[in-house]
Amino acid sequence: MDTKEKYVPGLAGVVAAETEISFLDTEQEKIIIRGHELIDLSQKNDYLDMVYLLLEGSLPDEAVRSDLKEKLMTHYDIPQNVLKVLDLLPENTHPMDALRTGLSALSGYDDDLENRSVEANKERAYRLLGKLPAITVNSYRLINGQKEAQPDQDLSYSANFLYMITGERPEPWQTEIFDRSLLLYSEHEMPNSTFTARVIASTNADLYGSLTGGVASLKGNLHGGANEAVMYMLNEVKSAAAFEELLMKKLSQKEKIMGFGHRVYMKKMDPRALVMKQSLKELCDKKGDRTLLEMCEAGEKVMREEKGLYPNLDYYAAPVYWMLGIPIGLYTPIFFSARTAGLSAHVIEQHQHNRLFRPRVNYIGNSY
Ligand SMILES: CC(=O)SCCNC(=O)CCNC(=O)[C@H](O)C(C)(C)COP(=O)(O)OP(=O)(O)OC[C@H]1O[C@@H](n2cnc3c(N)ncnc32)[C@H](O)[C@@H]1OP(=O)(O)O
Ligand SMILES: O=C([O-])CC(=O)C(=O)O
Repeated sequence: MDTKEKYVPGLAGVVAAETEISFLDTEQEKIIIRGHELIDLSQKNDYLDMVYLLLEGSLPDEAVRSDLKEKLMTHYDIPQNVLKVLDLLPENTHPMDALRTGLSALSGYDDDLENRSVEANKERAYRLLGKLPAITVNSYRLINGQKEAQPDQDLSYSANFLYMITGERPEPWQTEIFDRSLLLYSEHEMPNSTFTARVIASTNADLYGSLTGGVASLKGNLHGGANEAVMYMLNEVKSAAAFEELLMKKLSQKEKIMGFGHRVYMKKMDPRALVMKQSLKELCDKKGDRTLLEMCEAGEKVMREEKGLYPNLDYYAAPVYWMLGIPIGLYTPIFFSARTAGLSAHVIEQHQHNRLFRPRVNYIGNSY
């Protein structure tokens, strides 16, 4: 008798949760975040608005936005002992592994760790969002033998983050582009890292553990790790023609091209990538050099013609970060930092309406 249930590899198309947080509406080609369209938000709002929307369910007014900035600022510092832990890591540690370690080490500093109430989880998420720029930047700096970067309280959240990364106070247009990238990265329904965080949270595990699992998931190059992989690939050559040739060679060797394809948007461009492509144009025009844009466009054409595949957000976020002077090793940690807002909202929701994730298998082993 065949007792097997339908097995869906990679759980493609399987509904794993009911959520009020976000939805990829592929019919209307919209990314919905708590009833708002993400692309609209990226034109009218900033990353802190998005943080508030994700955690509180509505957009902040001017006064609330300013309170939020102040609140995050009070949490900018990270414990000296966490810095010591990061300093002990060997220099060949991947920045995502260092970030994972730093994030995980913070749990011991939470006096209210066992409190899973919505309010306690939100406060925890705000504390983490305050600390994320310092953890992200300093985990990278310490493994590279550099001195700890200090925050500048006079700057906006995103300007300070960029300042800590580059060591230079950014121009307003640079902050705007960086902030937009954080907003676009902040939430995206049920990617692997969000699923991971929710699976961990479903055991009643805390926010730190759930997010630490999220970092591990996001590091993989089929997910967030693709952004750094895109930049290494672009840096292999120097012209659009050479990039086309490189991609054709990789395709002939049956390699996957990083930054293309998506489980949900296989047959069209990720709408977030379009916004980042516009930012890349702006950056190239400011510099008076369109080479990187031309290379990316050449890559788009090859992938469309050869594979019918389109860019995802990582494909255009990578060259934007390059043009902003961000070290490649920080691309995926920045993605995680931005996604902490969305992941925290999901962990809070999971704790609120929890049922343990525990699926079954179809056994294909030795007979018994
Ligand atoms: C922000 C983000 O995390 S977005 C995702 C970032 N990841 C990447 O850019 C990595 C490159 N892309 C991929 O590996 C995939 O497109 C994924 C993982 C994103 C989606 O994967 P899935 O939905 O599982 O599709 P899957 O990997 O099965 O691909 C289906 C087919 O398209 C091909 N394909 C998919 N993406 C690519 C790619 N980037 N390059 C070349 N071929 C590809 C596969 O080889 C496969 O072909 P086949 O049917 O002939 O074997
Ligand atoms: O949705 C996904 O599977 C991956 C993705 O684009 C994201 O996490 O932003």
